[in-house]
Amino acid sequence: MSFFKKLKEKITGTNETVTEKFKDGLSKTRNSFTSKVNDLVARFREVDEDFFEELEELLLQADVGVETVMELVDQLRWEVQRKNIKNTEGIQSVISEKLVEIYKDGEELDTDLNMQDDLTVILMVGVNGVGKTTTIGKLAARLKEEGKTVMLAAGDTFRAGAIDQLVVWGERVGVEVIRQSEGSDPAAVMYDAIRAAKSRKVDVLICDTAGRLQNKVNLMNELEKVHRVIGKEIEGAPHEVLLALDATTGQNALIQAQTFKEATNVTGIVLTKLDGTAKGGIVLAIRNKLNIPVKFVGLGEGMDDLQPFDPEKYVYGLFADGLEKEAEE
Ligand SMILES: Nc1nc2c(ncn2[C@@H]2O[C@H](COP(=O)(O)OP(=O)(O)OP(=O)(O)O)[C@@H](O)[C@H]2O)c(=O)[nH]1
Repeated sequence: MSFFKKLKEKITGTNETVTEKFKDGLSKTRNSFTSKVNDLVARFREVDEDFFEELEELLLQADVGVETVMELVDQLRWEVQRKNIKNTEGIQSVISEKLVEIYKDGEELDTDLNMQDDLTVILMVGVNGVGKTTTIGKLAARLKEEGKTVMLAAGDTFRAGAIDQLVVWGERVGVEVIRQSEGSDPAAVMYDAIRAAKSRKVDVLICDTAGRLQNKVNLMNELEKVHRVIGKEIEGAPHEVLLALDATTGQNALIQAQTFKEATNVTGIVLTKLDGTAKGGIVLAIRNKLNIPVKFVGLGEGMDDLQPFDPEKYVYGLFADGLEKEAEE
């Protein structure tokens, strides 16, 4: 059975709304990358070295990243040889299988949030404008919907308007926001917030942080201080440090990730605005280069457009048209 058929079977019966969100959210990448792959397949007919070279180029354009592309195409070469595949018909299914495999390859990455029995503290980090505040709002809404009580800490006391923006989200979602005035010490906000979260017995506290990245030493010092204050109040906290990255910034997102990884113990990535890019291959580059799980992806601006990352639904989103066609046959 082809991988397309297996994937279709696997996805059928899971939450259809979520599957559709991946499909819609990845339409830009699908229309660009996948349609070019289809053209390539139509043009070549035979799988040969020129075909692989052009495929490599397309994967690079989709921001999959050089090393990942090399690995992927090598595996494809091997698979084509092993299965004695001569013509390009059906090759999309093999490509999609390798994409899932390459994501899942190596150390298994836990995409679930590290939830505690009592208070779970999530620290949200990332540079300005990547969609950090929006992500906090969406995540709060999601957790609340799961029946958890949530509180937010307005730890970005540096950027004008950041506190108000978080307060607006708090009102929209219906969760309390702990804040101090602009310019106050973020560590003091965290201290207050933890005290409040403990006394109100909330399940999850999500802490915003400043997103300035003017130099690594400052960033490191600030995050270290916030970390220390939180850890002193609750052993083992923060339980998650989620880094928000903007998918539309491509390879630049990888550079940001590297800097944050050196500054703090990032436990997961939230890749925002995946719907806004034709280069959705960045997910694979992140996986391979950083070895940090992509825990959530932003697939639109709506409250319910933040979804846990699922490699199978992602690949379905990339190849939906061809896959549906094959599944019908
Ligand atoms: N299409 C789309 N837009 C998004 C997504 N996530 C965030 N945005 C938009 O990106 C813009 C910036 O988001 P903000 O949350 O304000 O950015 P920010 O990172 O909080 O900025 P700072 O508070 O300075 O860190 C907003 O217009 C959001 O609606 C997404 O997944 N898809």
